[in-house]
Amino acid sequence: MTNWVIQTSGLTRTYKTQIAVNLLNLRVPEGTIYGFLGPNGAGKTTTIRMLLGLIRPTSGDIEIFRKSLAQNRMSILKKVGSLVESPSYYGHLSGFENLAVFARLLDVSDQRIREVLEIVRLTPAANKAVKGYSLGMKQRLGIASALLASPKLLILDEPTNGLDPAGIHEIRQLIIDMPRQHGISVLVSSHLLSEIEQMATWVGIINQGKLLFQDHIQALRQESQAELLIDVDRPQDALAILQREGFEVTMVDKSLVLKNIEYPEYAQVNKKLVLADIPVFRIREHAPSLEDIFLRLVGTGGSL
Ligand SMILES: Nc1ncnc2c1ncn2[C@@H]1O[C@H](COP(=O)(O)OP(=O)(O)OP(=O)(O)O)[C@@H](O)[C@H]1O
Repeated sequence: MTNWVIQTSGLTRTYKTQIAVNLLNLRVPEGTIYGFLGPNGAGKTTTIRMLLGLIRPTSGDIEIFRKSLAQNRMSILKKVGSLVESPSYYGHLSGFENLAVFARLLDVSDQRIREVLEIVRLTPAANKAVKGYSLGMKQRLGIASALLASPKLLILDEPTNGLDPAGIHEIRQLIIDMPRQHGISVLVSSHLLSEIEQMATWVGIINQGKLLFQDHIQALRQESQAELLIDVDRPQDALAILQREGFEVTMVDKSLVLKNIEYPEYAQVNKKLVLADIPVFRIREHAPSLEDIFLRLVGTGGSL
């Protein structure tokens, strides 16, 4: 049986007349990196704020670590680390000193500060003033701060927003290491499919407040079957022949496009055309990219 670290049932949040989050049934399995993907305004931040107890759901339930958040708020949130907005720091204090401020509140030792600085690879900059940190370093300090209390679950809202490619790479590596090296499950939101594709093992796609897809990332790839594209001499004749044979075929730019076709049928299609004396120039398979699938799921209105 799967152990869900987050399980929501009918989670809904409305703002006046607008439904920001609509009957969401999130399932985040333990030990995974769950990519929470959706275009701007889809409802990711609103969902995350509800998961962290920062705003109340209009209706629906949230269970974290198999306990009701409404009834066990403090004990649950103690074991959840988060990075929701770009954190603010004391610029004149060092990274270590900034973490020490939080550490005092959380009753966490200096040793733990050193550990989390090591995890986010900030040990060499630990004693430098934060005002001299790059945006990427500040974001890593934010993750260090989220890790201080040794959480079992990390919730990160668009942690790579605004970072340069090197900064994005560093954050991504950090996230990838979380379940394996530190036993921490991660929910990370993004509007970038490429981001999620590179780090998530599970994915939930949200658009206009609704969850459109939720499964293993491999299942997303299998969502859509490959099409077969065939270039022939006399495409009109070839189209008529294949339609007569019962194939689901259309013509696009003089290429024949066959849908819902199984791999063993590829050879049959070729044989039919050759026997009808139609020269076949090229047969190729086109598997839709994750981007194609994503756009199909969210419709043309969703930008990546
Ligand atoms: N405090 C609020 N008052 C009114 N409407 C809000 C409020 N917060 C969010 N919304 C609306 O709810 C919808 C979902 O917003 P949300 O910020 O959750 O989306 P998001 O997926 O996180 O997008 P983004 O990546 O742009 O932050 C949006 O249409 C937004 O305008």
